[in-house]
Amino acid sequence: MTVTESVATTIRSIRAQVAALHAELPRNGLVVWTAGNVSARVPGADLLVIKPSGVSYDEITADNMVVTDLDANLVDGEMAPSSDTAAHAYVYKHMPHVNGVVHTHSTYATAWSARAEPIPCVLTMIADEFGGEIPVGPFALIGDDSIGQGIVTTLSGHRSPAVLMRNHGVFTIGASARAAVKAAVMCEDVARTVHIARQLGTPLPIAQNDVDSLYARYQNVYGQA
Ligand SMILES: O=C(CO)[C@@H](O)[C@H](O)COP(=O)(O)O
Repeated sequence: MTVTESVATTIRSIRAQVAALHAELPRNGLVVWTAGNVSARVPGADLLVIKPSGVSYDEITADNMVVTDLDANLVDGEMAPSSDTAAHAYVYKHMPHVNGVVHTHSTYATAWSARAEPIPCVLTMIADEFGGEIPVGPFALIGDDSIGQGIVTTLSGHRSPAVLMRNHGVFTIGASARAAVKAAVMCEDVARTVHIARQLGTPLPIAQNDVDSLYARYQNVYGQA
């Protein structure tokens, strides 16, 4: 596939961004070994940039990032793309507002996925970032677009940028790859906190109108908006 010089320049920038974001996964305790990946959509092109499969995070560079089309076909790169490329590609193809996808097996959130139990909205931080419970998606084997179908089915029309894929782990989406990484970090944090709360007693739900208020504030006012 030939791309315009403008798209080629964009790809170079996204390669660097996605490579740098992979360092956030071990830094935030979200992965062991190579068990996680980050991708970003290439704006203006039906392409994505994703990590090469099985490469250690300390060996990931902008140059060894892999470019594929939205059918997960290799377009540019010396190495095989992530095992989850088809899932990421399916999300980009069917959710046009999504520009970043992350997958981890972070411990506490993955423990919730093993039980196929949504993380209830019992913390203001869950209301802020997820707008309600963090849902569970269906079990799906790795390698084709089955996981992607499960992500899109579960998250379409849902506030949450995270889904707990049953018996597997976390997938998050975002308006940017950085936003998807943030959702993965916060998903693991709240999964751990609610797990601990459950060990001490019964967590109390937050009223829906308060969830709505918290979500609206955080999404529209928080920080240097
Ligand atoms: O769940 C799996 C494998 O079962 C994958 O998500 C890997 O853990 C990450 O694969 P690569 O991105 O390194 O191919």
